[in-house]
Amino acid sequence: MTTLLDKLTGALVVSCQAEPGLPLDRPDHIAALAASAVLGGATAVRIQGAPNIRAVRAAVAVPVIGLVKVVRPGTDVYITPTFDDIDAVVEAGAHIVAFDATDRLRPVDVPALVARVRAWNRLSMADVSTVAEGRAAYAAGADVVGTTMAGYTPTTRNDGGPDFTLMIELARAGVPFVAEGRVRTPEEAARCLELGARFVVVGGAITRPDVITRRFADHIKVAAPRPAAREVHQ
Ligand SMILES: CC(=O)N[C@H](C=O)[C@@H](O)[C@H](O)[C@H](O)COP(=O)(O)O
Repeated sequence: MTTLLDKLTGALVVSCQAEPGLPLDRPDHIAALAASAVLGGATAVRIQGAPNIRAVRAAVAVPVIGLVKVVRPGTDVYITPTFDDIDAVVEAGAHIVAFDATDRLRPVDVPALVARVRAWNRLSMADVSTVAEGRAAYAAGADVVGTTMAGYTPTTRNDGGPDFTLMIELARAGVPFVAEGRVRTPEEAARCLELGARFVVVGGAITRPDVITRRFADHIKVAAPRPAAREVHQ
């Protein structure tokens, strides 16, 4: 298992996910996204949902970080929150199981989730939003800690880019971490590794064409010629 983490050192991992109801939200489309990412140099992929994990395992040979997103009453924790969710991710074929390890009201505590993943002989990735959560997850035995949840909890800030401050704090605390969340450019991905990330996970900037298109559409609106200017050239 250590060799899997060694293999991922310095790697680009691509998160291939589609919001429910979007055109790409089908296992065959997610598998095609994953295969494209691998062609482009992804060392591993991060995949949401058991049917998608199965389709991706059948399509590519790289390691899969698996998770399920489930909204349950009484908790804001939605990434692989329970034992059943962990079991479903493992049974679908994930090599690494990602789960929310934020300090919020949760159905199952983080040490118990870590132990469940370990009992399956898989690696755990604890998605956190603060350095305190990172320390706690690492102390509980998580194999890696991801900055995934930074900016998505009430107490953390989302300024549209990666949370470099959290990465610096995790590195200083000696917590092995993975950079994930709002990495928009190759330069930002390289910066994450310079700050000590073991590997970097990029999602939307590569695999969400609707979001990428929106960035272009919004940006060029500013530069688009106004009707009067067009009439002059007609
Ligand atoms: C907060 C949360 O639920 N993050 C999810 C975790 O799996 C995904 O929706 C993100 O796309 C993923 O973390 C990659 O991030 P980005 O797409 O920003 O590169």
